[in-house]
Amino acid sequence: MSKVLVSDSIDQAGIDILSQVATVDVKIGLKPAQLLEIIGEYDALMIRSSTRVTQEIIEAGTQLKIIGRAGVGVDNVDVPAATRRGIVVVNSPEGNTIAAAEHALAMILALSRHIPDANASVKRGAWDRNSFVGAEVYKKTLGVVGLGKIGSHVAAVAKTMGMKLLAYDPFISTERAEQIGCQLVELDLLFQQADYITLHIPKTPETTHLINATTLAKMKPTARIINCARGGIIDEVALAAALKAGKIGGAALDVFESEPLGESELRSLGKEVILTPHLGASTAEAQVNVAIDVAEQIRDVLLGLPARSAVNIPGLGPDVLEELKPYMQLAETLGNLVGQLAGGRVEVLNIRLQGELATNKSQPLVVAALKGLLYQALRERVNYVNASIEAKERGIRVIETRDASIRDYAGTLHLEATGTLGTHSVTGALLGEREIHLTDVDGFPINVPPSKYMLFTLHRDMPGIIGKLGSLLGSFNVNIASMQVGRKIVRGDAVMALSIDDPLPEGILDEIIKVPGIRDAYTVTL
Ligand SMILES: NC(=O)C1=CN([C@@H]2O[C@H](COP(=O)(O)OP(=O)(O)OC[C@H]3O[C@@H](n4cnc5c(N)ncnc54)[C@H](O)[C@@H]3O)[C@@H](O)[C@H]2O)C=CC1
Ligand SMILES: O=C(O)CCC(=O)C(=O)O
Repeated sequence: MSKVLVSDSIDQAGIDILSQVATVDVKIGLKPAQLLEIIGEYDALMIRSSTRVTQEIIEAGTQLKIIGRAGVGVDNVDVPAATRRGIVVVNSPEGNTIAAAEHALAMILALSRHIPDANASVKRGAWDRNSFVGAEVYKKTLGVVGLGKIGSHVAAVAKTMGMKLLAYDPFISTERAEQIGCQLVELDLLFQQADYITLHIPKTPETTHLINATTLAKMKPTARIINCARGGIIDEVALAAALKAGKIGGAALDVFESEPLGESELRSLGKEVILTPHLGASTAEAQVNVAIDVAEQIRDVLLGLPARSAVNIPGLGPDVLEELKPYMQLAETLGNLVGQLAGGRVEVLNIRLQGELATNKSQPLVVAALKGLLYQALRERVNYVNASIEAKERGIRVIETRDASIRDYAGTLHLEATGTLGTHSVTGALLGEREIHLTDVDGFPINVPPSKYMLFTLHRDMPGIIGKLGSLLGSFNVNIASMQVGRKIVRGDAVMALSIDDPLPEGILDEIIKVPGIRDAYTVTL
């Protein structure tokens, strides 16, 4: 019989499901060294947010087939390490949506009416009605940062309380935002106009310290900020300083840069600050939902069935995966690339499957392309199971065409993304059995393997331009690994594709565009 380790507190409903197919050991509060010592015995690990599943734990888990996170965020699991070991990582993308949204709404009202401090004062024996005069949310402006599952529900409820809604989410269509009653705006405008700012975004390199001294300075001195998403999106030192200086009105935080929260200035602040110990998902209902959702997936995987919410590649059936894997990597890379070239919000994705890819079996390639396209928005939370649904929810129209005729390669994939900032296209193929090559960018023929950091330019094909760009990059200490120019006619327009060793330093794109003859430049990280 399989063995499952449950190392965080999980609702009994989940344990009952696991017990149908496995011996279940519940061991809560294990130290990392203790987990490391015993993990080798287990086929599955079920966790919430307290257990950190590091690469070391994954490597010691020689029998592990699946790690189940009873919740949304998988940032406490080293997903790439699990993927490399072929371990499925599953989560419960929707089980605690309502709980987290309601916690954010409770924070908005509690902050406005000083509920925690007023309650504490009555319990101390006082009857002080003057210190706790609050503010109404009716007709106030709520700025929702991240209009996904939780953000949308917060917005919908806030609407019914008579709040005016602004939202910032670069990956959501205007139509989708309007359906929820939100006006999509740029982040700066949201910061300037909102009375309440609520964060519902993942923590990514782009969102880390999104709220910092500079952005706090843009807010109204009465603005109240709520974070029930992830610690680290707010710079807590800057927030405490802004609150102390009266530069913003208040803050309610459920999540922290380091959990449990240690020494912090935030603890010393008064009724303008509410702190809760990561309780967003802590409702009886959500805990039953996530426990059942994840336990069912662990049960299925232990029985050899696919998981419905796998966040990494082994969630696909092994046969399909083996056959299509190289082409799926091609599709995902092209999706990621065209998404970054298009920038902004993509509204239409045209996918052309050519040659041997033009079969019904290649449907997973469309999903892989969408997964790549949505990676900038959702990071590791977009997977092969949810990519199509996520694209649909973002209002992205997907148009597929299949053309069985064989051109230069046995099979090519062409993606064209049209968004708020224009249209871009990329084509790619496999060289040999698995080497990915870009064969066309924006209609210009090239032949380069993609690399982690790339720079693309659109320029006039004229003498000296390559040298000027090379010198400019050199002056910023950027090392070029390879470079190729694609053109259709001599001295017409051309595209240059450069592989560079490191990310492009900030500000250099503006300099590149100033080089005479260069019309546009794009940097991408794959
Ligand atoms: N406090 C708690 O106990 C809980 C916290 N969470 C956290 O709440 C957050 C939101 O979760 P969901 O709504 O389920 O996720 P979701 O994936 O449905 O929505 C996230 C939204 O953020 C948007 N986004 C991504 N990058 C962005 C950026 N740079 N700027 C603006 N928008 C951006 C995406 O387009 C997406 O619409 C996650 O961080 C999750 O881990 C979730 C459940 C419980
Ligand atoms: O398990 C918990 O209580 C944390 C929930 C959470 O943060 C999530 O699901 O992302």
